[in-house]
Amino acid sequence: MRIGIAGAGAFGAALAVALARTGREVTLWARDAAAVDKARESRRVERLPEIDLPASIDIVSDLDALLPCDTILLALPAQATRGFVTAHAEALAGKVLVACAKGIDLTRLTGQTAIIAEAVPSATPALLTGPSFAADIARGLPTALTLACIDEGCGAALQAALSTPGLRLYRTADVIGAELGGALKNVIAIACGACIGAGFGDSARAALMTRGFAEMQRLAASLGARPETLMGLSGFGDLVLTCSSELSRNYRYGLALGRGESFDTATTVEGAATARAVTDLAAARGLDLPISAVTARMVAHDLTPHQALDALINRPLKEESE
Ligand SMILES: NC(=O)C1=CN([C@@H]2O[C@H](COP(=O)(O)OP(=O)(O)OC[C@H]3O[C@@H](n4cnc5c(N)ncnc54)[C@H](O)[C@@H]3O)[C@@H](O)[C@H]2O)C=CC1
Ligand SMILES: O=C(CO)COP(=O)(O)O
Repeated sequence: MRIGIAGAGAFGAALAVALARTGREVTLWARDAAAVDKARESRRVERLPEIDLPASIDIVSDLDALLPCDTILLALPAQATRGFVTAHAEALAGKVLVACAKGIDLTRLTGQTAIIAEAVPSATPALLTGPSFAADIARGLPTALTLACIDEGCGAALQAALSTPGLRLYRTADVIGAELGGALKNVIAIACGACIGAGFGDSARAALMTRGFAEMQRLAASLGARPETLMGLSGFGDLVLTCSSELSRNYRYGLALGRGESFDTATTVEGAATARAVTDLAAARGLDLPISAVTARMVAHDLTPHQALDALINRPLKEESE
């Protein structure tokens, strides 16, 4: 089975490397023909600069070259997925489309698999998520991720097709829970970065991670996720990684906010748009998600980190379980 990957950024390239190294046939598609020519020659991509791409990876810019693959991983930024699957809906009909992005679509306020299902109803949507930095996967460091698919037979086939000796995939049918964990942890990671950047300390970060996790659980439960999914790799696991490592772009963006520094706008920071989406979802569902709310306002430069802290710490006292 040849595996297609749409998006030759850090994650798409890293997955291509991991799969190709274990003998899988891989086609890696990117939209920019000049960048593809360069990558074919140098066997490197800009977003994963220190990793050599095995010669067996077919790097292409023509979408037709991706279409012989029945399974295509979508490794695009979350807000780009809808445009991509809508523009290519006919070509993608009947495929297994594995979303790899971690974000809530701002226009639809849904996760990636709902976006796929709406645009390409005949496709089988699935999701690959969990704690992993692209560079770790590309280097073959041990990683455990979640493969989510409502169709359990297809989920099991994908789990086998995408696992490697270094990349261990666990399976779930709770797609909603898995995608919310991956999307919402990015919002909390921005908050944690801002906390450390502003000098509020590690104790405050631990409080933000814990209360932020409570917000993730609250929103996920209201959208029909299973509680245990949030406790797994895609939720708690990825929250821990992203809120504690400077390898995370969401965390580094938060650090910059906390320090009052600028941040490269070309960097993919999924939590920024997702913070807005979470605020809209919370308003629509009458949910109180204060950390996500102040994070959205910090991202919009509507609150400073000190104002955000004041807003959080001066809330009325309450039971921890509420
Ligand atoms: N980098 C990482 O460590 C991990 C990333 N992810 C997720 O994977 C997704 C992609 O992230 P990265 O690859 O890291 O981002 P990236 O910024 O490295 O790469 C994104 C790629 O998508 C391309 N792109 C953007 N808009 C496009 C469009 N409309 N059509 C076609 N191509 C488009 C860009 O040119 C770029 O090559 C994100 O949702 C991220 O959360 C998940 C796990 C790990
Ligand atoms: O999702 C990731 C780790 O699991 C990557 O995090 P960033 O997008 O914050 O770099």
